[in-house]
Formats: sequence, C-alpha cells, structure tokens
Amino acid sequence: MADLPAHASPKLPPQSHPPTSSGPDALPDDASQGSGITTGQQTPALPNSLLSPAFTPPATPGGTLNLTSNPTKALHESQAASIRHQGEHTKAPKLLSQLPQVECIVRARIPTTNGAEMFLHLYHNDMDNKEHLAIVFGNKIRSQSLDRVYPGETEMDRMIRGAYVGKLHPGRVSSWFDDEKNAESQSEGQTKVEPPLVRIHSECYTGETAWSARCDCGEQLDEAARLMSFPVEDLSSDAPPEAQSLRSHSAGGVIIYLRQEGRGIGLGEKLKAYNLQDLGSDTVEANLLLRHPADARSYGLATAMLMDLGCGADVNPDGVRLLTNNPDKVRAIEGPNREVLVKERVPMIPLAWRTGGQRGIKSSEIEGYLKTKISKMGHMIQ
Ligand SMILES: Nc1nc2c(ncn2[C@@H]2O[C@H](COP(=O)(O)OP(=O)(O)OP(=O)(O)O)[C@@H](O)[C@H]2O)c(=O)[nH]1
Repeated sequence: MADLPAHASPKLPPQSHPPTSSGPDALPDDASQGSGITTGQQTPALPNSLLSPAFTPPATPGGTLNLTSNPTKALHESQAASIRHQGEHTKAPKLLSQLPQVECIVRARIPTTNGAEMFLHLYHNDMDNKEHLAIVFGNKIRSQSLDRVYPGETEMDRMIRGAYVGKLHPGRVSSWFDDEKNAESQSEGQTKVEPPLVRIHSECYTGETAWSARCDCGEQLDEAARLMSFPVEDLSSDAPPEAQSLRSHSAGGVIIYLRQEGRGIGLGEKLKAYNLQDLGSDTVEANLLLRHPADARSYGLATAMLMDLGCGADVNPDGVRLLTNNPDKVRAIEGPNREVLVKERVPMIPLAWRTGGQRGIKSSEIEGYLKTKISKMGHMIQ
C-alpha cells in the first residue's frame, strides 16, 4: 500500500464502505434515523419490517385504572385482559428478510482476569446506532471489514484501529508482518480446525453488572467466555459436560454481544417488568402487560457479524456450534438464506443445577424465571 505520511491520517476523507455480500441492495426511504455506516450517499432509510416492535411507545398497564377500591383485583383483571388482547405477541420475532450491513470499526486485545486473552471488536451497522460487539477468542477468527484497506491510511492508522496480524509491541512498524511472531501469524488458517463455538448474548445490565439474581445472564456470559478460552488440557474432570465434549478449542470462539437490553425492550422497561414480576406476573406476562412482545429481539445483526468474522456458510461450510437453550435463536442466527450454519447446539445448564446448588445463582426469582423460560418460551435447559 502507499506509504503516506502520518499526518495524512486525521484528514482522511470519510470512509467509503462497499456493500457487504449480505447487505440489501437498496432500502426503501419510508423510515427514519441515521446509521453508523456511511455509504458515500445519503443513509438509506429503514423499511418498516426492520423496525423493532420495541420502538412502539409502551403504556404502563393499570395506569388508567382506579386501584383504590380493590387494587389487587383490578390489576389482575387488567393483566388478564391485556394478555388476552396481546396474545399474538408471544409468537417468536419475525425473521428479517435481508441482513443489515455491518462494519468492524476497531478491535483491541483485552487480557482478561482469568488469564485468557480476547479481542474486542466494535461494530457499526445500518440498522441502529448502537455499538454491538464481538468478543473473539483465539487468533484464527478475523473480521473481513476490519482488515479492509482504507484509502490513504497509514500503517499506524491500521494498527491503531486493530487491523494487524500477530501482536502489537513498541517499535512495530508494519500492520502486515509481526517480525517477533511471524511464524504464528503466517500459519493462521492453514490447518483444518473444529467449527468455532459461538454465543449470541443480549445485554443485561442488571445480570452482568449489578449483581442481579433475577436472571442467569451474567453467569451465561462468564461461562461462554470460560468455554472459549480454556485450553483443552486445563479441563478438569469436574468440568461441565459441554466443556468435556469440546474436542478442540483451536478454532476459538465468538461471543456476539448485542445491545438488546431486556430482550429488546430496554433497561427502563425491563425495570418496570421487574416491578410487575414482584406484583405477581411472570417474565412473559410482564412484557405483555407493558405492551411489548414477550421477546422483542432480532438476530440479523448477529448473523451479519458472524459472516464478517468468517463464520458464514460462504467461507465456513462446517458451520458453528451455538451455545444456547433458546430454540428460536438457532433458526434466527442461521439467517433468511442460511447464511450461517448451526452444526450443533450446545446447551447452557445453569451452574446451580449442574452442581446441585453448590455454586451458581440461588434465589426464588431465578427459579421462577427459568421455569417460565422452559414452560412459555420453549427453552431447552437440559
Ligand atoms: N424483559 C425482560 N428481559 C429480561 C428479563 N430477564 C432477563 N432479561 C433479558 O433477557 C436477555 C437474555 O435472554 P435470555 O432469555 O436469558 O436468554 P436467551 O438469549 O433467550 O437464550 P439463551 O441463549 O439460552 O441464553 C437479556 O437482554 C436480559 O436483559 C426479564 O425478566 N424481562
């Protein structure tokens, strides 16, 4: 590539982003908002089919009820009527007919507290303005959009945005060749490896950051990272069955971390749902009472990100192994035209169930939460 002076970097023209193979050719302009991706033309509008039902302004149930005479009865009557009325929302979210366009903007190495390393990839897309993430374990999985050469960028620019092979170290000058680790970086991709382990994770502030025992989201995130980062020889005999069955970690793994807090309804609405749960509703009923679908998520972004990471059927016909208990997710991740192949579903058994209550989350709330996921959301926790 051209050897441009370093001062060229801050003055680069806006990036032009060629459409990805998965992207829609054209989007109708009947909808809203800017996107993180510029295409050199005006940002295409979103078709209605891509808009999440979560954007519908919710109304709090019971808000117009007179709760003073018999508040419990009034609330329950309201709940029953509302759920009957919104029964259609319990259906699985509609699959997007076309995948969004995604672009990995930056990647950085993150050493983790358990000793493993991961590469955090930050994505922009043409569907929303959120910073969705891919947490990549191992050095075999690379983002095609990140590796693309931007017009006029310097070697330093490439290294700063994470588009390098091998490792960064003081004094390194080339993004393409890491002289200290040349052998490792050049041998990448030459050996046949097992299908990568993949987890599609939805953001959960309460479960991942605020120590909530209402759900197992934090535990699932930790467990996914553990399974993807443990070298096989470190798996002891008390490791969970799904870890024991992993034949090789050489292919690494990916956690696609989607900013779909509260199953797509957002943190504020999820907190309202928690209050409704304390008033007697289960996790599904609470969403419906708030006039949200039971599950407002979509997974087109995850499919597009997996394709960008070389996990799509186009370059990875062996498919991926998906860590999930959610049957809807398996089909949704595969995309409208099976752009990604899920070769195997790897269940995520709650730690408390695996260890007979010795470890893991203990609370009456989580028992009810898991029970409802099995009975109403079809989760296969086995
Ligand atoms: N609306 C709502 N969202 C919740 C609740 N508890 C957890 N969540 C959200 O649910 C999402 C995680 O989804 P889960 O249902 O645990 O799991 P899943 O992704 O469907 O399936 P798995 O792959 O098996 O984990 C996160 O976005 C959480 O914030 C709740 O009670 N109500």
